[in-house]
Amino acid sequence: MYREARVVSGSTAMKEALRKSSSSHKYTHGHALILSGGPGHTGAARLGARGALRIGAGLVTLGVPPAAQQEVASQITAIMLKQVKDAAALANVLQDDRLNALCLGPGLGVERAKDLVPQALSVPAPEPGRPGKPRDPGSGPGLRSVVLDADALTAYTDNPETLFAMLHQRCVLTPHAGEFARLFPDIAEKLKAPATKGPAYSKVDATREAAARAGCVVLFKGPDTVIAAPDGRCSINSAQYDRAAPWLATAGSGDVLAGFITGLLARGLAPMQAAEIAIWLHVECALSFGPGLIAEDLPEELPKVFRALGV
Ligand SMILES: NC(=O)C1=CN([C@@H]2O[C@H](COP(=O)(O)OP(=O)(O)OC[C@H]3O[C@@H](n4cnc5c(N)ncnc54)[C@H](O)[C@@H]3O)[C@@H](O)[C@H]2O)[C@@H](O)CC1
Ligand SMILES: Nc1ncnc2c1ncn2[C@@H]1O[C@H](COP(=O)(O)OP(=O)(O)O)[C@@H](O)[C@H]1O
Repeated sequence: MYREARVVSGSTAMKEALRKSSSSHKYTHGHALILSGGPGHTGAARLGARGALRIGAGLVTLGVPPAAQQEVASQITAIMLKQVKDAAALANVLQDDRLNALCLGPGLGVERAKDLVPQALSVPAPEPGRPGKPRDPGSGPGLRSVVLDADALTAYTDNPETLFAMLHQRCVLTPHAGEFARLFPDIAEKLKAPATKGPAYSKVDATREAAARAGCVVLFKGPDTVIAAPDGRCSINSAQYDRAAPWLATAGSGDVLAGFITGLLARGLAPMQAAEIAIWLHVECALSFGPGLIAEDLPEELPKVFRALGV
């Protein structure tokens, strides 16, 4: 079991993970599918899709219900679009095993989330000789990476165990404090309780316990974001003191973060590394843009942040 929690920081390893080789093509960098909600509720998924594309996924497709197709089509260009009416339609779209990273939750709606999440988490039959091996982008069937955020978490408020039973090693949950308390009410209570004896139960303890219970990476958002894996690995990304980024407290910034993680998963990064790099870049984008930041600005700031990092 790991004991220390690392502090996430920009590093050579991060730069290397983000760099693209000149001999690659778009499918080398994976294909992300971001599921959208219905008409009037497509903004959050579009924010996530823009984040996934800017962070380097080779292709990004929005999966929209037919009624929202026109609304979404009129707002996108490099991002592609596919109709995903319901779980059966999603199963059909997922026949394309090049779609290697999915994002569900931003603006999805709780009822649509209940329908789509089980299908998104269904594990394709393993190739002979490769049982359960996570796939590299474009390298045939394997576990798909799945980011669950917002409504995909809230959908399981009454039965979190049902969700935990479906999660696997390529999943990442990205709750804010409200969503965390819906999925892990007992852990949230412990975190809230005053320390009466000994050291206080911290956000690091809480996130570790949540990741162990969920069986996948949990990224617990806030001014200090904690990322933990089921094996106890844990890191902290601070947006306080010299990295204070209060302008991140703006509608849709979490949706962009979900897209950043999905894009890095599509590129083949491991869930823990994808979550750590995404949250670090998220704060860097906010710091680089400065006051006046809104969610749309975050993906558009990435090229500048990449240049500063030397990617
Ligand atoms: N531009 C867009 O299209 C946006 C769409 N959004 C989507 O709108 C849907 C609903 O979002 P809501 O904001 O209503 O749902 P939330 O679950 O974020 O908020 C519902 C309630 O949860 C609590 N809560 C929220 N954030 C908290 C925090 N950090 N700590 C503690 N408690 C907290 C508050 O009591 C709040 O009233 C989601 O699908 C979301 O993705 C939002 O992300 C905002 C932007
Ligand atoms: N005061 C703050 N300082 C730094 N980061 C913050 C602050 N408040 C929120 N954030 C970050 O902004 C994002 C907000 O996400 P979320 O609560 O899901 O909002 P939304 O659903 O509107 O996208 C998270 O990444 C969180 O870590």
